[in-house]
Amino acid sequence: TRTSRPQRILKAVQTKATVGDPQSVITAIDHFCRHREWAMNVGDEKGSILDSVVNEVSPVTVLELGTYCGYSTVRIARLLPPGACVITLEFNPDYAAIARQVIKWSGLEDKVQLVEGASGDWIPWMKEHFGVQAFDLVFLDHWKERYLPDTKLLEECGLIQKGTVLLADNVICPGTPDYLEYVRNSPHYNSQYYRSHLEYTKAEDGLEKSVFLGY
Ligand SMILES: O=C(NCCCCCn1ccc2cnccc21)c1cc(-c2ccc(F)cc2)cc(O)c1O
Ligand SMILES: [Mg+2]
Repeated sequence: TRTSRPQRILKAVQTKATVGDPQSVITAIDHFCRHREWAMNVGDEKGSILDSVVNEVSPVTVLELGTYCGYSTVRIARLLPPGACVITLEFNPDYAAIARQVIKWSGLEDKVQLVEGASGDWIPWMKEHFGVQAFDLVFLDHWKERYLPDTKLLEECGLIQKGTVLLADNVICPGTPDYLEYVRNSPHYNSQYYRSHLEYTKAEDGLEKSVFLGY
């Protein structure tokens, strides 16, 4: 049967990128998705904003919700110092299988923990299972209607502490209106919008960065 889009993305990485060179993996995926087939990676434009936030936060522990093919996982992990890691959660086992291979091709598997499952099921276990105290950075890029409930769940589980940065993709397209309303109106968050475009298109989209101020 026909290959899947994630399988075609992996093939582009394996034919165009150099093993152990994360930037070449990023470039190969962006080229394929801009010139061959659109795919829901954060992309190069919003990816540069993601890079700047990772560099600014210098996180030791990152949570990524929504791995897809591992594009943003590689963007984040390539900027992490030794000892820092990103835990990335993917619901779809086929996406997860592709992402593992993309992450391995980039040579960053030692900085990444890929977990398969749903955010609502896994977040309550993060402390116990991974020995995480709190996350320094959370990148939200999964089901858009889960951004708000999962943020509240992370708060309840003590995984968000003073200074934790939430960075949310797609706050305009497809859009996360309830999440935006919450972080922009809560006295416990300092929020700012980074205007950009939907990956590989001219449509408006952007990232919302929200810093938790403590209780
Ligand atoms: O839907 C998007 N992403 C989510 C994919 C599914 C995540 C599933 N999942 C992963 C971890 C996880 C944990 N718990 C529960 C569920 C979980 C998405 C869509 C668009 C998009 C699409 C069409 C269009 F016309 C315009 C824009 C662009 C993006 O950048 C996106 O990110
Ligand atoms: Mg996205």
